[in-house]
Amino acid sequence: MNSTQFIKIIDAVDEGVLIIDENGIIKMFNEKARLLTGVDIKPVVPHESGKLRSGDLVVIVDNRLGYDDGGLDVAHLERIGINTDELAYDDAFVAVGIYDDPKSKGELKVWKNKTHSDHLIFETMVKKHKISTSINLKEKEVLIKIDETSYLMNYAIAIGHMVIFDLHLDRLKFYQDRGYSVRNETVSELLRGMPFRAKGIISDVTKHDMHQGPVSSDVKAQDCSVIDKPMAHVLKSELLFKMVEQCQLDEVDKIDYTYVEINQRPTLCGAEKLEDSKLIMVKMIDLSDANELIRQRNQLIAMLEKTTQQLFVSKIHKNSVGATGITGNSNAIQRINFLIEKAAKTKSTVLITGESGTGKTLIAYKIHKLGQKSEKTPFVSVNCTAIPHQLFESELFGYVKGAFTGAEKSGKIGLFEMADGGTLFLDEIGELPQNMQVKLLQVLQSKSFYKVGATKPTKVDVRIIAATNKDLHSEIENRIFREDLYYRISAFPIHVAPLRERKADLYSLIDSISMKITESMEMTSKDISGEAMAMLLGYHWPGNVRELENVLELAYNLSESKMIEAEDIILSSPVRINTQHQTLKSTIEEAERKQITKILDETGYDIKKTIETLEISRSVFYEKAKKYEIGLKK
Ligand SMILES: Nc1ncnc2c1ncn2[C@@H]1O[C@H](COP(=O)(O)OP(=O)(O)OP(=O)(O)O)[C@@H](O)[C@H]1O
Repeated sequence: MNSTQFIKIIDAVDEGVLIIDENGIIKMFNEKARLLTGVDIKPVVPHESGKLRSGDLVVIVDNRLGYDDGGLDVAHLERIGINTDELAYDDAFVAVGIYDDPKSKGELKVWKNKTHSDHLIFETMVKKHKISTSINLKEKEVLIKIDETSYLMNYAIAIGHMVIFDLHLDRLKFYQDRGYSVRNETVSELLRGMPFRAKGIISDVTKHDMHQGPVSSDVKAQDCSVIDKPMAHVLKSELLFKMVEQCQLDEVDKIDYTYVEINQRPTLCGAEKLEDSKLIMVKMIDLSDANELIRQRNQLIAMLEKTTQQLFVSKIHKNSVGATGITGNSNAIQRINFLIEKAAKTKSTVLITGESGTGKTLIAYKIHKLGQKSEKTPFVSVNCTAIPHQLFESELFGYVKGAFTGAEKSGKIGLFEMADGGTLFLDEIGELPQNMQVKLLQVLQSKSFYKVGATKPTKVDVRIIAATNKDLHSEIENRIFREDLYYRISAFPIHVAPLRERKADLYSLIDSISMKITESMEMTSKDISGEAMAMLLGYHWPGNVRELENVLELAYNLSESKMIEAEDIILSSPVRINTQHQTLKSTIEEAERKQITKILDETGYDIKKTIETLEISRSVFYEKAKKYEIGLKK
């Protein structure tokens, strides 16, 4: 069998097949893999790199606004003279206009998302050029035709197709092609003035021809194969790279099918080492309808969680459904909601314990809110780490006039007095200095205190809620925290479990945090892709809910579509502790790691050259790369 016959057979296979060598270079990429990943290896019509300039003709055909178009917004269309409030997310539309030309008005045709036709057609003329467009919903094809040249794109779920025509030179400037979102060439990016890359290999002859007139797709086609290109230049998928790396490093011979998003497309991917060679074969199965299913699944789970939570809560505490507002339906959170309501009905001192960011402050506030007699009942919150030791007494208890030099003439009201009739929340109580621990104990016992410089006590009616992320028992053992004070403040203890122990809360937390983000940042809400959700569920959340809030806020800012993808989720990496006393071994290891990374950088991640430069064997190189967790791609 010759190689042409072999390629024909591989192309006929129903799975995407990709073969990669030990340097991460693509050696084979079959037809199905091309379709699955959106990487076009077919001949392309060439054009130069550039960006939109004023006076360019722009034609956009989009079957779903907001999807696969870089998060296109109606406001972006103003750049081509279209001002509209007719267009909404999910609508199909065609927009034609001249870029940054205040004199010309663009044209817009909108089909609302529940269109009854399979074929959406629009035609117009702009400066002697005939423009025809169509969206074939059945065949999932989008066509833009300018004069006699057609630009056709297929899609799985959504597409934002675009052609730019240079009206001054009367020639094609850019057309949308597969893999556009990976190349950052979505409609929204280009309308915002971002650059696009050249297509094809533009020879001098072609360059010359390009200035003569319009390009005909038949004559200017050139090969733009991905064979012999580094995998990382063509594909975008951390998970896939990791799978290949694992096989390359001989960690495993075979990885079973796993859910992997490649170039933002959902696939089931498996990898294996080809016998007696250094080649890795990757097989991919199309899951293009999965994102929609995942979106529906996420919505269903969130709905279900809300409903069961309401049923559960209303059964136990009939008149207070959702009154506490602490999100989550794990048993731990149900118990906390129950305790909050009980605590709100008493005057006992509450001690809330739990890691940082688990919601201790939120819980304290909710106890106060549910128990307050009127809207004006004060809630005074103080973080004990924020007050310098020497100021504690005057901050908590205040002082009388003339108490000390530099004091306010009229004296000062302390936090206890401010909280009179309401709640004083002492956050990080484990940080309270020892002398203040004694004074706090006295206040709790006598319900009165002496202001600095005062001879008479001040009486107060204050409910204390304290919180800490420290283990007060060991603080007591180490004589840092007073045992008698501990028993006084922990009359009503509430412990909040860390988020990693109640992952069931993630769905509802993501939901409520997303709502908070979209409201405060005036954005539209986004769905979470399956891979992104798997990342969130698999993470150990050292920073708890506060970290989740930060991760989601960043993801909203990074995401350019209606779906938050895995690459939008940036989880904080574990902090490396830098010990003062570095051993000789760790110093050598650190130097080795630095040198390998440096040479990899210098050789553009060419593994062969790196090994030669370092003068080590291949197996030692891979062993060290594995040991120091060095990624073998850019
Ligand atoms: N169960 C929850 N439902 C909704 N929001 C929550 C929940 N838990 C925590 N949060 C949110 O997470 C953030 C951190 O919570 P909070 O400040 O109450 O934590 P904390 O335990 O007091 O942290 P620290 O110990 O660092 O003071 C806040 O924005 C809070 O609203």
